[in-house]
Amino acid sequence: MSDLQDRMKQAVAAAATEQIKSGMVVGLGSGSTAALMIQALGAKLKSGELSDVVGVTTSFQGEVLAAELGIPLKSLNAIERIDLAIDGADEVDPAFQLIKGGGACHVQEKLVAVRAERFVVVVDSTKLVDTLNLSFLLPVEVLPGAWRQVQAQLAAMGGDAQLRMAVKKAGPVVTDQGNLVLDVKFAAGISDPAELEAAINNLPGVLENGLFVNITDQVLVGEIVDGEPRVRDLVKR
Ligand SMILES: O=C[C@H](O)[C@H](O)[C@H](O)COP(=O)(O)O
Repeated sequence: MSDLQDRMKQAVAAAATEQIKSGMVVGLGSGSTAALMIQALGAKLKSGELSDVVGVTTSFQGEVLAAELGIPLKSLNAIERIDLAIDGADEVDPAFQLIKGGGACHVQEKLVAVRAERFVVVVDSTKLVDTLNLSFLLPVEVLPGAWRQVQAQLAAMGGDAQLRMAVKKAGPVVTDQGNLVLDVKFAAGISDPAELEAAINNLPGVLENGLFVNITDQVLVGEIVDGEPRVRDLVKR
């Protein structure tokens, strides 16, 4: 990550953390931007600026980080509500539709996002796009025994799907749920995210895909203006 991108992420994570109030149940997203938000929350709880906040994590990554910072955690099954969820994204279009799952965490992230009273997305300006999937591949979590079948069915829908391979391990990326990930490219991009989200999730063997449609309430964008980080509250179109 470049220093500039890091500064944009820091700024937007700090701005989102301002929305967390004492007593809230907060969905804690995954990825590098959400991790900065979790760190900022941990610091506020440690200093006493916030109290009685309960976190609901969306990945093994978030669970380990929150535990290290002493943030009290509960599972989805143990809470009555989520007041606010804050998470990063890989692409954001003008209608606030998203691609997520670059870190293979989109299954738990979507569960938490749809449950939250308010879902706030934190991104740096490199994530804003006009059309989804022209530059970032769409992640689809599949049962290990079904990946070739789903790959063929996605091909029939016009998607080029490749099994995501691990970097420091021989073999595929295995998700927190023990499944595999197909990264899919539709040559013309995604023109109807709602239709595609439902069509992919309707394929047997698919657990969830990374399209987040009509879930997002607010997008905070970190950008650099005159050499300084600034946060923009994106206007939905
Ligand atoms: O699976 C990962 C998540 O969807 C992340 O929120 C997403 O990939 C963005 O991550 P980052 O903030 O590191 O770019």
